[in-house]
Amino acid sequence: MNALGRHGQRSGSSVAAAAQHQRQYTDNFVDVSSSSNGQWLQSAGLQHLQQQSSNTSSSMDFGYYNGNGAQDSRMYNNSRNISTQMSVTGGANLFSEPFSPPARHKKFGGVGGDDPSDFSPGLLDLHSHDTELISEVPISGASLYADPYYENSKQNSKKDKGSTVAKIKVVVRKRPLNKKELAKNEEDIVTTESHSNCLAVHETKLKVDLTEYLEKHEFVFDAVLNEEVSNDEVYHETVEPIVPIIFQRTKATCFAYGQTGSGKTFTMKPLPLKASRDILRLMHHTYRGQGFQLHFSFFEIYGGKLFDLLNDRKKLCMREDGSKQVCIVGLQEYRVSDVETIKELIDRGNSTRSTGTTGANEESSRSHAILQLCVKRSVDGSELKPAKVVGKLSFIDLAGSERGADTTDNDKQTRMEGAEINKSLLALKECIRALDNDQGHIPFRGSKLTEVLRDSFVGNSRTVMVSCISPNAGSCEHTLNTLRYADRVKSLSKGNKKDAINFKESTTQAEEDDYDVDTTEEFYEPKLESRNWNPDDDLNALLKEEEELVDAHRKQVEDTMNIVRVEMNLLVEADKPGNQLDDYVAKLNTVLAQKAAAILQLQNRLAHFQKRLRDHNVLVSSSGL
Ligand SMILES: Nc1ncnc2c1ncn2[C@@H]1O[C@H](COP(=O)(O)OP(=O)(O)OP(=O)(O)O)[C@@H](O)[C@H]1O
Repeated sequence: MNALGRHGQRSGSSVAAAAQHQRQYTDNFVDVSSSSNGQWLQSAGLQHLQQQSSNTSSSMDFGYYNGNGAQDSRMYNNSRNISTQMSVTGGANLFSEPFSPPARHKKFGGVGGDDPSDFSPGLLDLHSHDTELISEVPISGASLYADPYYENSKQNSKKDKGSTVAKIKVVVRKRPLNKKELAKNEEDIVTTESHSNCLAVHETKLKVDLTEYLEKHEFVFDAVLNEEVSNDEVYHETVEPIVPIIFQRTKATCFAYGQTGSGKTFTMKPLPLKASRDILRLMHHTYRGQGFQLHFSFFEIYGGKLFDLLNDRKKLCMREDGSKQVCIVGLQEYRVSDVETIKELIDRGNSTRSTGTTGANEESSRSHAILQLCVKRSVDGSELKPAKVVGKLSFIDLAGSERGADTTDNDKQTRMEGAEINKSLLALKECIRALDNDQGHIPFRGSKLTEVLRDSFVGNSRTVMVSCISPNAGSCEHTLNTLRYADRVKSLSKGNKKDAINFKESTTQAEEDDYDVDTTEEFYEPKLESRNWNPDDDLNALLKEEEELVDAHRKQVEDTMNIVRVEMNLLVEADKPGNQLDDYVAKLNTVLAQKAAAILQLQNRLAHFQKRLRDHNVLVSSSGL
């Protein structure tokens, strides 16, 4: 299972409570009080819900917040019946999960002040207009950093930090060696220099004479977090700086990328809660009484289809409205006002995610899960008009990056899943690169994942990618793959615009629908130069390459056999009194070792080639070509 997943299993009672709550919320909390929602319900033949909802008391809000500032510590209880939660509690600091940074957090213990009745029921995000960002609405309280938390924050000490938050930030996190790796005496092959954001992977390679040597691969990223860095520091480095600008009409995306077991779950899981806490803090302090609302949704993309993780895996549809805004029809969105409720929603969503077994992982996430925290605001700062989106923070829990490659023992379905995952990882990377170059065209149609995230890619957006890596020698290849992916995402930020220019030249608005991906290459680079990608062309190139490799292999084997034949005769000659037999044997050993190494290298290349061929076949079958 992936980020946000494995650790969030619910107890039976809490599942029941959640289910009960969900039902109640679905039945009662659909916000149809607004005229526009009412219109939609009428057009959908659901006018009865309008009446039902208008009878709903706002005190039955999904979330709640302490009105008097008193903090009810440790109220969270798995068996709590949420449907009866009409009482109010302090919404913060209720989990065993340590919040970051605890010292600063204390300052705001028991904050509140907003009357619970400020929060009316949640709503279904069914409106295309709902996905549009609110137009500029003056925010009283002036500076986002008027909140002492942000004033004191190391990350946000500068004025108007929003403009200084990088558009794309690539962070690498290395996990420590685990027990299994330590028991096997595996070496830690990754060295880090956090102060200079440098990282090196020391790969063991074989020379032709079979002696080992180390190849050093060096990388520089926006931040390098070593095995000693805590989750609090990860949050501090990644999402925390983005939170304030969500209130400034910004959409941001944070995702972790890496092989199975590299620490994606460990890294991602705490982030939404920490971000929620900070968003709520801003809402209840800096922007108190200004009509801001926080909305929560959680869905997954599996096999190119969308499922609501908070509504019995209901299949969802994605639509575009006239102004090209993405709208996920039927996605249940919950209005929340405390982190405790958000935690319960996360747990509930995680318990419904798709997992399965692959060659790489017994309990593997086969889907991308998308958790969204959406800040909305009524245009006039009141509850009278429907709220519009101010900003959005999306956390994406990507399926492991190796799923597509480790397909050897997998069935057709798993291989198709792998192809879909690779396609979306490539498309995600291309969108991020295009974004970073302010390209007019963002290739969001490359996959369902990027289509869904389209509105997070346009306009004022921020992206944080956390590349998770394992330090052990056995993971070297995957670690290098992850770092190269991260490097490709970041490369254009360092001024290397060449690829982007080529890409722009090859793709025009009219070509949007022709965006092709070629997942046959190791890092699944797109075939940018060829609009009319033909799988047969690639197959022919691959087959030619295979033929050359097989020929080279055959030649090496024949050469070796000849040498052995000749040397055997010499040996027979040498094996006579007075001759230097040892010299002959040593010479022969050297020659044979060289030949063996050459054959080994060819075999490795053949194996690698076969992997590419498999990926190609999977891609072709999944693309229906
Ligand atoms: N930085 C870290 N410090 C300590 N332990 C870690 C760290 N990162 C990961 N771990 C541990 O390593 C194990 C694997 O991590 P995790 O489950 O997060 O990997 P993953 O990348 O999400 O894997 P999958 O894709 O299979 O879900 C877990 O037991 C986790 O607690």
